[in-house]
Amino acid sequence: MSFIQSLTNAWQRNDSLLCIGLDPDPARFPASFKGNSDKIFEFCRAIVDASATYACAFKPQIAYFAAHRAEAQLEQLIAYIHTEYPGLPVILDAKRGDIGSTAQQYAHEAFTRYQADAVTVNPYMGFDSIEPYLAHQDKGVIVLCRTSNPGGSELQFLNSNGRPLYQIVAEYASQKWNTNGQIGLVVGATFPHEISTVRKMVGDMPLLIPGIGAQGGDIAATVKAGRTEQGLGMLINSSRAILYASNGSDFAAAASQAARETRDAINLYRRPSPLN
Ligand SMILES: O=C(O)c1cc(=O)[nH]c(=O)n1[C@@H]1O[C@H](COP(=O)(O)O)[C@@H](O)[C@H]1O
Repeated sequence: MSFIQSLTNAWQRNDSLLCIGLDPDPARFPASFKGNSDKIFEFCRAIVDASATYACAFKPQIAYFAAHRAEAQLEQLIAYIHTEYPGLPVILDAKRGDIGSTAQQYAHEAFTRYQADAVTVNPYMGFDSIEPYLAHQDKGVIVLCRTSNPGGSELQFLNSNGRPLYQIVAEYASQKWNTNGQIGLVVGATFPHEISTVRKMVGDMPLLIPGIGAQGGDIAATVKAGRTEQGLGMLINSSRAILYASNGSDFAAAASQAARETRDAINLYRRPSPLN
C-alpha cells in the first residue's frame, strides 16, 4: 500500500491528524533510563505503545539516533512499529539534500535500510536532488517549504519574481514535481498565515506541520489554516511535549494522556462550524 493510502486510512481509523515525533534524548529520559543511549529503543517503544492509538503517524528524527550510534535501534524501532501497528506510517525525518547520485544512496538508506514509509527532504538543490526518492513509487517524499524555525524566514521569505521563495517551492512541488502523487510539504505551525497560503496553492496535498507543543504554535489557528474540505490533509507533529510530558516513572502514561489531549484539541477544529 502506498504512503498516501496508509496515511488516509490512519487519519480515518484513529480519527487523528496527530503525528508523534520520536526525538529520543537520553539526557531527558526518566531516572531509570537517564543518560543511557542503549535504552533508546526501549524508551521509544514505551512511548509508541502508549500513544499509537492517538496517532496518524510516527516521525523518528534520525539525528537523535545517529548522534548516539543508535542506528540499529532506529531500525529496530521502525520494524517494531510496522509489526505491532500495521498500517501506521513511519516518516523518517532526515531532511537530506544532495546531488542525484548521492540522493540515490540517501533514498536507499531511508526506504531500504530503515524501511520508512516517507522521508523529509530539503529542496534547495532542485529537482534532480529529489527525483531519486520519487523512484520509490509507493513512498512519500515530504519537501521542506516554510519551516517552523524563526531563521527559516531569512531565505524562505526572499522575494523571487514578486513572491516569497517558499511559495515557489509549493508551486514546483505541487505542479511540476508531483507526477505520481507522492509529495507532501512541511509548513510550520508557527506560521498559520503561510499554512493557509500553501493550502490554497496545493489542493489536498498532505502537509506535515511541526511546531505545536514545545515551539508554541497555536493548534486552533494551525488546523483552521490547513484543513481540507474533508477535515484531513495534515500531519500535525508534536515531539518533546509528548515524549517528555513527565520525566518520572509515569512517563508513558503521561505521554499517552498528552497524545490523547493533543489529538482531541486538533479535532475540535477539523471541520468548519459556526463556532470556528
Ligand atoms: O521536518 C520536520 O519534521 C521539521 C520541520 C520544521 O520546520 N520544524 C521542525 O521542528 N521539524 C522537526 O519536528 C520536530 C519538532 O519537535 P518539537 O518541537 O519537540 O515538537 C523536530 O524533530 C524537528 O526536527
